[in-house]
Amino acid sequence: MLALGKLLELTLAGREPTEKIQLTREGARLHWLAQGALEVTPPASEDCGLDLLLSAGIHGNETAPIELLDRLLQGIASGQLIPRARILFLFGNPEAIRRGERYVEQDINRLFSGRHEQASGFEALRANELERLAAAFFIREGRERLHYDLHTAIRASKIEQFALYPYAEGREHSAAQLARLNAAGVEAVLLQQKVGITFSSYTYAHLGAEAFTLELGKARPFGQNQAVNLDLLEKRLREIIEHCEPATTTLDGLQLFSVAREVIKHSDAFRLHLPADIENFSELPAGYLLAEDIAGTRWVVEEQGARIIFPNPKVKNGLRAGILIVPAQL
Ligand SMILES: O=C(O)CCC(=O)N[C@@H](CCC(=O)O)C(=O)O
Ligand SMILES: [Zn+2]
Repeated sequence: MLALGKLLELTLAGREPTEKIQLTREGARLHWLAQGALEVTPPASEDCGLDLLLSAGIHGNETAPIELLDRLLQGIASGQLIPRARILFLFGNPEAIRRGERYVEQDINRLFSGRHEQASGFEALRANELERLAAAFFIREGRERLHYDLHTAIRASKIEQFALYPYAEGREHSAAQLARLNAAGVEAVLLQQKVGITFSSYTYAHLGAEAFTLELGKARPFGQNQAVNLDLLEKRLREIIEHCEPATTTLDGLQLFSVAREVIKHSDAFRLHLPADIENFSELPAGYLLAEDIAGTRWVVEEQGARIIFPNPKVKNGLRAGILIVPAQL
């Protein structure tokens, strides 16, 4: 296998490769661009016209998706997987990955779409670098642009694998993309209603990519991801990479939700009235007092069929401490 196939090993060791460009026997070019960043270019005659950005490790403790990207890249570097798309592999927060922590100083996934300019520290610099790498990758006109930002969640979930589909004014969510996710084992999609500050929101709203955050199970350390079954997703990604994806249009079984409200923590007085072990997608009855904050602020559930995802009272002030969602249709 080509040495650049070991991007994860290099990233964990904080090392730069001596050779930054290598060619597979089949003529695909692997180019190490920066720490945790590697671009794959198929021979021009094989190129199917897709630019595919695959990122993981935006949160350093979410290891199952990092292992998945490692397998895909090693497959390419060993000639077992023949790329027919341009691919950018990104391991988002190398220092947090090395420490096995969600983040070190700041959550990188709250620093996109310019937010890094109002922040300091290495995670702000890294968010800027990731934006620059993604923008340079998606510079070519007339090609399909697709970004999957792979995550695992802090808590267990009633729906194990789901996607968050960003929002941009004037753009419609794509049924074809939802069908592709359905075939990849994604069980539910949350349609965002406003522009966000996450990595997938940035590539969707600013770079014109179809982009998704994929939540794939519960976060566990490296080597302990047996309970996270990524078989269907991995199969689909291999097919996308090799341009041999079976046609599919069915949305059967795919559950759709939209964001009713983001619960923002404003102060240290914030209190979330949920059990510590509550699962994502738990239903909350109308009238339920979900949270309280400074100056008598109260979050009371008003929506019928409301559910909660990502409840987290420990986030920094000003950030999202949960999302209230409701069933939706395209
Ligand atoms: O489990 C949790 O509470 C958070 C899991 C996670 O990291 N989710 C992403 C979602 C990104 C998005 O909204 O597209 C995040 O919070 O950054
Ligand atoms: Zn995450």
